[in-house]
Amino acid sequence: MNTDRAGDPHRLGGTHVRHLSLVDYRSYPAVSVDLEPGPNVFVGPNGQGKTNLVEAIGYVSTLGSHRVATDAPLVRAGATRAVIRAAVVRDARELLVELEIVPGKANRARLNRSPVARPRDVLGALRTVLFAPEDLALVRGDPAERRRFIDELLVARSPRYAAVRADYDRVLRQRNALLRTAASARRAAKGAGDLRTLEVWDGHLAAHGAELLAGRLEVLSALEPYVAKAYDAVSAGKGRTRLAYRSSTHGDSATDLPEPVTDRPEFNVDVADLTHRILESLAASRSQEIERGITLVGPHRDDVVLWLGDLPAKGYASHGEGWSYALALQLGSYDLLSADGGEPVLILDDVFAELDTQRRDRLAGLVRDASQVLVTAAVAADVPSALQGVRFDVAAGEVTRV
Ligand SMILES: Nc1ncnc2c1ncn2[C@@H]1O[C@H](COP(=O)(O)OP(=O)(O)OP(=O)(O)O)[C@@H](O)[C@H]1O
Repeated sequence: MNTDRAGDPHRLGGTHVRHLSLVDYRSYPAVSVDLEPGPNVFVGPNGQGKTNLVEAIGYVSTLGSHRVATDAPLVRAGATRAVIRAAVVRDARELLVELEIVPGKANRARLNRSPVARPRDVLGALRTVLFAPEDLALVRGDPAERRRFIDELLVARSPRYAAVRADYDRVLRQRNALLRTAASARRAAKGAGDLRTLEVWDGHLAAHGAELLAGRLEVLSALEPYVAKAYDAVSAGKGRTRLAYRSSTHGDSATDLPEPVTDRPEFNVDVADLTHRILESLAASRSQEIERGITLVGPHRDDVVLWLGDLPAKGYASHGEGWSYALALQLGSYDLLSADGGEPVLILDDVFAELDTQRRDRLAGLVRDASQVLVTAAVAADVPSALQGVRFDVAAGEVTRV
């Protein structure tokens, strides 16, 4: 991450957001901010709208928020739609991304003022890595948190996986609806209904599921060495991390990852093989699925096991270790995306108050040369001097460059 052309907007592969404007987004009726390459620090008392700004930038990159699962809270109370506009500079070329968020309806998107067919067509225009207190849930929370993390990284690396995920989710919903019908038919003692349609959906679920699974396995094995290196740097050599994938198609055992793809070009996750395995597992759990009216097998039931030494981090890691692990996952993602070509924008939301001085300084040392780092903090003194770049005060809905 350390280069001697920090913040150089013309650095090859470097990305920065040059301008952000919001209309009716969260607490902002309207706001416009010009940003700079290198560190940008947003400072202000609690609840003034610092996180809202960086959350909007994250939304441009993932079409989701790191804080909420639905879009409704993103629209200012009383308004019907929110608009985010971001001018993104990559390799010295500028791209304007515009998003209109209308809860309950399909969002609309434009790239360089031309409407795109689907909002997900803007994925890839801006890549970000965001680290926030919520990330502790990556280590301590439910499997859904880790699935979201790995899927977002997968889509950031290869935007075509947004369509794979959407297809998988659609098939899963349809198959669950069918299983629910079968379950209630069985309860009403009418048999399980016609199961031939279910077999058709098994095929679709296995095909999309295998593609998603293959993508996840590849991205996890590519990520693993970067996370190990980042954990080492953040914790000053106090622990060894390992990532494992726990698949619902493997019974309960966590599957060790293959060697990193980057180091083993011959490594190839075989989609046909994974499809076959999902189909077999679906067949094995069929009667249970019909009884419960829900799909019990597939990537939506999987997990990523984060090992620290010989113990899983979940349930065992200390608070500080959990923080370091969450940070290492995000810094590892940053390094992986950078190694792919095209440094993402790094967002550090409210994290310095949570870290001790040593970890703060180590983190600052690791990221200070990134193309663009956006930092939010309630107290300016919490931000290490290495990251004191351009400073903005955020108060009462105004963002003022100092
Ligand atoms: N949809 C919405 N409509 C109106 N106001 C909202 C909406 N969503 C959030 N807010 C307001 O935005 C403010 C929170 O902003 P934000 O999370 O950016 O604060 P912050 O400056 O990062 O604070 P902290 O330092 O506490 O993290 C709160 O006052 C909240 O009430």
